[in-house]
Amino acid sequence: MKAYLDLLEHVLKNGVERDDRTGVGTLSCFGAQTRFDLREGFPLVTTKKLYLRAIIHELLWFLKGDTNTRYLNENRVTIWDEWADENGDLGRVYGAQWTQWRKPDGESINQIDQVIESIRTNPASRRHIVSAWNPGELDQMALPPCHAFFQFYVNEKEGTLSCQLYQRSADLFLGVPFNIASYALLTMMMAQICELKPGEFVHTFGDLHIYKNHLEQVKLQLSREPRPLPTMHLNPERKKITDFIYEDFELRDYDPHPGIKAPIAV
Ligand SMILES: Nc1nc(=O)c2c([nH]1)NC[C@@H]1CN(c3ccc(C(=O)N[C@@H](CCC(=O)O)C(=O)O)cc3)CN21
Ligand SMILES: O=c1ccn([C@H]2C[C@H](O)[C@@H](COP(=O)(O)O)O2)c(=O)[nH]1
Repeated sequence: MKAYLDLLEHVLKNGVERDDRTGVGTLSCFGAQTRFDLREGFPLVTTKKLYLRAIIHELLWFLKGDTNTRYLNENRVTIWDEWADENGDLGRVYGAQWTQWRKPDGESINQIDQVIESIRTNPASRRHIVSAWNPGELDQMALPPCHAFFQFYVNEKEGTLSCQLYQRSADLFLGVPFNIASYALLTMMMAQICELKPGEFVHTFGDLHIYKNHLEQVKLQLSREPRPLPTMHLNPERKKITDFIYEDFELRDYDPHPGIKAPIAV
């Protein structure tokens, strides 16, 4: 995960001080890109301990089209609690846009099913896209999508599936390690469903920032040596994207440095 540490260094060195919506303040850069070759291991940060449990449950929750924190809380995942209303609702966030994008005629589109179909039937297409950024519904979301738009790419010679994400706003210390692992998992799941092998995850950033109250944590993390990447193994029996359950994911050989606590900017 040297690529991740390089991003931290890049923002520390080149970031400009900016006030932001949360009032915390950031060091920020506009525009950056990293690539993770999923054949080289599973891109889970090793210089602090990450809880994959929350990441897996959040991804399954998106794919179910769920936008209420009940499922997450039942599985002891609290990462969305600060943004939910008293009933646990988050409004028309990721799950709603991915699986029930509303059309003017009252019908809705399951973008995930559509993209699986287009990957299978027209692999060379340049339109394998899922967008969570729905300008017509931003005012109904607890938080406008940060990981906003992604595209798949089939390399037919290699038989691989790659994914590129555009993340408009990125909390580099707390959010980004989650986002990398989440999209790496999604790419692996999609590859299995489409009978391809995972290729690369390309992560493109808009406003890439380190919150000012994360600077000590970032320096501690940069003082640590990255360790070999773990590997991820999915239950090969699953043939539909919504069939996956938590127990289908097995992480092997993860040997991280200790966790580093940091406050989340709300
Ligand atoms: N400022 C901010 N950053 C984010 O990354 C973020 C938001 N807001 N709002 C919406 C979601 C919620 N996300 C979150 C929320 C909390 C953690 C967090 O506290 N992570 C801790 C441990 C969490 C746990 O295991 O329960 C960590 O050390 O990674 C991470 C991502 C990502 N998103
Ligand atoms: O998956 C996520 C979700 C959120 N974030 C971060 C990025 C920003 O720090 C905040 C969102 O604030 P905005 O003012 O809406 O940009 O949450 C993330 O990194 N990853």
